[in-house]
Amino acid sequence: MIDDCPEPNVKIDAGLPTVLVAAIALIDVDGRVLIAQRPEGKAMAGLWEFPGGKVEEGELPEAALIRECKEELDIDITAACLAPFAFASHSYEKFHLLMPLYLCRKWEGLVRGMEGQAFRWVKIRDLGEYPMPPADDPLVAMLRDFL
Ligand SMILES: Nc1nc2c([nH]c(=O)n2[C@H]2C[C@H](O)[C@@H](COP(=O)(O)OP(=O)(O)OP(=O)(O)O)O2)c(=O)[nH]1
Ligand SMILES: [Mg+2]
Repeated sequence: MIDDCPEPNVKIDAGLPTVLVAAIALIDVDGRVLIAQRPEGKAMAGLWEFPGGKVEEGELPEAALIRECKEELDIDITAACLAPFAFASHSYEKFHLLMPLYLCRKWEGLVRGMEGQAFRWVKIRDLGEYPMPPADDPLVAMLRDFL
């Protein structure tokens, strides 16, 4: 019943620009997920996030993640190892975030915080101890159900 649906977080046609951000949940052999802390000087600094970033004009989300994983974490991934999992659709004050989240269990290299950001490998049940942007709440819930 539509009456049972919670209020949407967005007024339809709110006039906000939609920003496409690709995010990745890297999962290690122990089933832990990588999260990184947003560095000082960026919006939502200090919050923990799935690595990733804005998809550039003319870029595919998968290509954006390959690029961001190299830039932010110094690891190599391939599009073949990216499994589409879920997406976030969330209105912030200044833009609407559309953020596909991909799962990836295979990469080359050792994760390093290339922008000086902290990162952690976290058991999914412990993710709640790390404050994340509000857009991520449904994604964390879905990961918890899935992993
Ligand atoms: N990467 C990532 N971004 C998220 C998550 N949740 C969430 O609301 N965001 C928002 C925060 C930012 O407004 C936007 C991502 O932008 P960003 O600043 O990381 O973009 P970027 O890596 O391309 O960095 P920049 O070059 O623009 O500085 O998406 C998340 O889990 N991961
Ligand atoms: Mg980023």
